[in-house]
Amino acid sequence: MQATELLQCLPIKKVIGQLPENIKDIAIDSRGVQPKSVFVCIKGYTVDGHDYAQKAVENGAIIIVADHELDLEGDVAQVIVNNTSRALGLLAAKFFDYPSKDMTMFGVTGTNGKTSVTSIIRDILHGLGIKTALSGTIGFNLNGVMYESANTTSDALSTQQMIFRAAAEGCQGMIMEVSSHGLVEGRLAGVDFDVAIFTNLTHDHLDFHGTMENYGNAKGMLFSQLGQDLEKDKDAVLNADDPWSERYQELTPYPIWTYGIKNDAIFKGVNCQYHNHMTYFDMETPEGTFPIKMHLLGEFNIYNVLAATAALYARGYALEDIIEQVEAIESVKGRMQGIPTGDLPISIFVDYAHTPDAIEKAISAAMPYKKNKMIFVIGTGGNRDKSKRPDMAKMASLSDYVILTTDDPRYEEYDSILADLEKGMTHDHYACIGDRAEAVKKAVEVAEAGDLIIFAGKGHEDYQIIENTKYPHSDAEIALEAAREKFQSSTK
Ligand SMILES: CC(=O)N[C@H]1[C@@H](OP(=O)(O)OP(=O)(O)OC[C@H]2O[C@@H](n3ccc(=O)[nH]c3=O)[C@H](O)[C@@H]2O)O[C@H](CO)[C@@H](O)[C@@H]1O[C@H](C)C(=O)N[C@@H](C)C(=O)N[C@H](CCC(=O)O)C(=O)O
Ligand SMILES: Nc1ncnc2c1ncn2[C@@H]1O[C@H](COP(=O)(O)OP(=O)(O)OP(=O)(O)O)[C@@H](O)[C@H]1O
Repeated sequence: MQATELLQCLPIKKVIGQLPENIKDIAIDSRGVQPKSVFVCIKGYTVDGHDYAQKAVENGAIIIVADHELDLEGDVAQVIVNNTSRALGLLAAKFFDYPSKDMTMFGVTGTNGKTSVTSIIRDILHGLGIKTALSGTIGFNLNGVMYESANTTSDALSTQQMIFRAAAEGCQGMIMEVSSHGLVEGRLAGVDFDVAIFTNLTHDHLDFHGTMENYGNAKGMLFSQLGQDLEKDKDAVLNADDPWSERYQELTPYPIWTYGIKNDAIFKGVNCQYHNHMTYFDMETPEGTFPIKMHLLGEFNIYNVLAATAALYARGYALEDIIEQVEAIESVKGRMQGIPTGDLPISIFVDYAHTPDAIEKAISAAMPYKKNKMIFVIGTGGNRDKSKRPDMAKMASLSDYVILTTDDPRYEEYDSILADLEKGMTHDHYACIGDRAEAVKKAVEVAEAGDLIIFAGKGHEDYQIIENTKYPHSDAEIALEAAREKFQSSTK
């Protein structure tokens, strides 16, 4: 691509040196720079991409985009801008020729439920034969092939690359999990969303946002970024039972589709019942009431299904088709997922709850299946939002026996994490075990026939991060092995 054509999209303060005629790639990591690239220097919290500009030049960068003049050796031009993160979004979208504009783009934001709603929408569309890509916490799913991604919402360059690949592989749409970090850091710059969906807003990530007000405003950016061009067919889907929805509806001029269970809503779940490991409810819609029988468990999944249904209905899909696909969905990976236990006398669920609200929802989702004790294993991440820890344990106390542990302790001591959690316990039936594998074994040790164990926090993840190393870890595998040993040897 011609360098001058690419750079037209930027408000440039100064160009130092002679711009090359053509460039072949854009990079933000000096270690992956290809010859003839533009390297954009991004400031992190711990390291600064400006410090790697010289390395990028040595690896082939011919233009450096920076926020101040750098002392560089080699045949390279410098483009000085005010804000390199914003510049990256603009450059990446232009370089890939705005790939989102020809696809139906769904963005899902909220504290809990993003992975679930995106996955439900993808499964419905897949069932209807519509090629759709998905990006989020679990990875980048392109036509059934899962590629790893480091973040819920990837950096602006990877985001545009993914959308470009999805378009190139014939996807008609893409569903993206939109994190508040991603919105604040401009990772979604240049993504032309058609549908913005809000799940809920509860306590999380206050280490990053500081206050709930800032956190809520960050999520609102998804709605304001839908734009103002009313010739475009765009939709906002809001949770009528969450007070933040009133604020978000003021941020967009596009049609608002509401869903909920408690308050008045266009898509409303009523007569909700939970038995035989199935969820039953009636869905009130603009076209009448439909009875639903689905494998997804818990009230929170009724919300997630209502959100997905409202979004797809808004895009013109028939309710009968949507509902047929919803009823066929078995589970969302790692979200209140029942683990087959064969003839073992206990039930095991794996869940991703790591906020107070999600823990409460996970426990209430499992309540109808509790025959005896409910044992809840909950850990929290090290070096992340500490203020939510006591509230997480308080919610976990809704179960009969709690095991407090860690979930990616990173560089933080086990004792510091456990002490914060312990402050919130409201009863004495609990144990503190920092090593997660030992905590899982303890849950099985205290379990008796008829008990139900929920392992929360890890969900789909198959690792535990200690310092900066990922060690293989599976709650389900460890629990099943311990349970076989305990219950099968006792019946021999
Ligand atoms: C651990 C952490 O918080 N890291 C944040 C921090 O990064 P950092 O200081 O480590 O710096 P960096 O981004 O690795 O490096 C800065 C630049 O130097 C470059 N570099 C670096 C080294 C090198 O040798 N060469 C080189 O060029 C890097 O490629 C990058 O362009 O500063 C960056 C801001 O510019 C953040 O984007 C980054 O968030 C990372 C990606 C992260 O994982 N953050 C989490 C908190 C996050 O975003 N989570 C959300 C929410 C998920 C949820 O809802 O639960 C998500 O969307 O995933
Ligand atoms: N609509 C919802 N409301 C409240 N809790 C929910 C909802 N959907 C899922 N949960 C709970 O939150 C957990 C995480 O769900 P999910 O992964 O879908 O959310 P997420 O927003 O993608 O989370 P993260 O940002 O951490 O990746 C689930 O395991 C479940 O316990």
